[in-house]
Amino acid sequence: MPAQIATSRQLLLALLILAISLFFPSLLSRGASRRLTQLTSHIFPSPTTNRAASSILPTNRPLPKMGYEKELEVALLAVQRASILTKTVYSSHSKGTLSKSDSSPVTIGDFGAQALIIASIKHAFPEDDVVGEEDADDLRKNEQERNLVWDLVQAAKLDDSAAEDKIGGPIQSVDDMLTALDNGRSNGGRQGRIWALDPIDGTKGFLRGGQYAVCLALMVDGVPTVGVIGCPNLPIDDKAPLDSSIGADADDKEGKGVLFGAVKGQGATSQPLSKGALQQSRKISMKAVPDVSQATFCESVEAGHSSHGDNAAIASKLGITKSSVRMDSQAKYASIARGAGDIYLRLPVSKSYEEKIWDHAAGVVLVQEAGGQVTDAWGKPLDFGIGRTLKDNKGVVAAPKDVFQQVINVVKEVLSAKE
Ligand SMILES: Nc1ncnc2c1ncn2[C@@H]1O[C@H](COP(=O)(O)O)[C@@H](O)[C@H]1OP(=O)(O)O
Ligand SMILES: [Mg+2]
Repeated sequence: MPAQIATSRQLLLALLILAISLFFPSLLSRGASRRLTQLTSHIFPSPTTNRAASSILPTNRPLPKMGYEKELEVALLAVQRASILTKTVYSSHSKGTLSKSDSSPVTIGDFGAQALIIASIKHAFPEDDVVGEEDADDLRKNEQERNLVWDLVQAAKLDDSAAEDKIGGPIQSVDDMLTALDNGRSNGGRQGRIWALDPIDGTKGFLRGGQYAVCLALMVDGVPTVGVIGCPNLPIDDKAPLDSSIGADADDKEGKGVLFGAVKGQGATSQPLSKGALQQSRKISMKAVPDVSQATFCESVEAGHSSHGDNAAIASKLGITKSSVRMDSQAKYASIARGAGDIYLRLPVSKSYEEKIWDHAAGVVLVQEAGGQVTDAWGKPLDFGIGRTLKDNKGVVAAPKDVFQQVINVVKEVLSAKE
């Protein structure tokens, strides 16, 4: 009761000061103005204020519902269904490898997963655009490949029929499959709702038998807002230790397969990536890092994607003696978001390479919502609103907020020494 009286007094006082600030702004001292902000944020707490406080400390309270529920559910189900398809290809001997015009690897799994996910998005949100990594050009030319992908697409189903319905059920024809694939040709941009999709991120890891991820993010006016990542080869246990075997022993399927989700302002979660209905998700958060020298840092397996030498120099300047954990794909973002690792370093190798938005958008939401910060290697915010690539950025650094500045200072030192 006394608390209620105090709150109504505070409310009256806030309204009074608000009225003075509107009609006689010059009468309001800076102190009173600060008090007004404190009072209004206490009485009408903003989602961001709540998140900042809760993201570092895990809580068992359910996440508040504040919009994008349908987007998150559709994205989780779409990624879950596409992951069933990628697992089929992963288990096959040849893994259905094809070669793309830029000589990067692609598999029938990439095409099938993209078609399934875009069909799901277009069923639920027909007006939305999609920036997808693949298109249907190769499949239109090659009947044999097209048939292989079609067989995969028809076979990938969720066990839960209500869930299947939410994402539009099976794709009806080969033509619909090709149309879905081609619906990923959006050029991106600063306005509206645009999904960024990497059907198999870390294709090299996928082919090597390591980590890979099915990644989907919704960007709203250029801001990554919903992020979902399926990691079929990560341990379900969020607390499983992260060591160098993580990128190598993925053939052992016991206890593996995680589905991560996050919505801006609402936190991040994980749950098992099984075929059935979505399960009760667990809230995830980054680990506190009281001493950065004890941090675990992750980097690409491929030396061509991220400079192992620069990453090692940064780790050494931070006093980190543990060797890096190398793994492919956005499984790195997911792993630090759940506190299995701490820092993700992606120092550019080539000056000309432009990072693709589908390689980062989902991971960025996950890390931010788990209490972390992500920028490029110079500390610049990643700009997802200028097209299919992050052309105004170089490299990526992700770390818990508390140590972020310390890390980025050292990254800049190492980069500046090379200039
Ligand atoms: N030179 C490069 N620098 C950074 N990333 C690259 C480079 N070449 C390819 N990639 C992308 O890195 C991603 C995988 O990253 P990781 O090393 O973290 O697993 C892939 O999506 C791949 O894109 P692509 O699929 O076009 O080959
Ligand atoms: Mg990729």
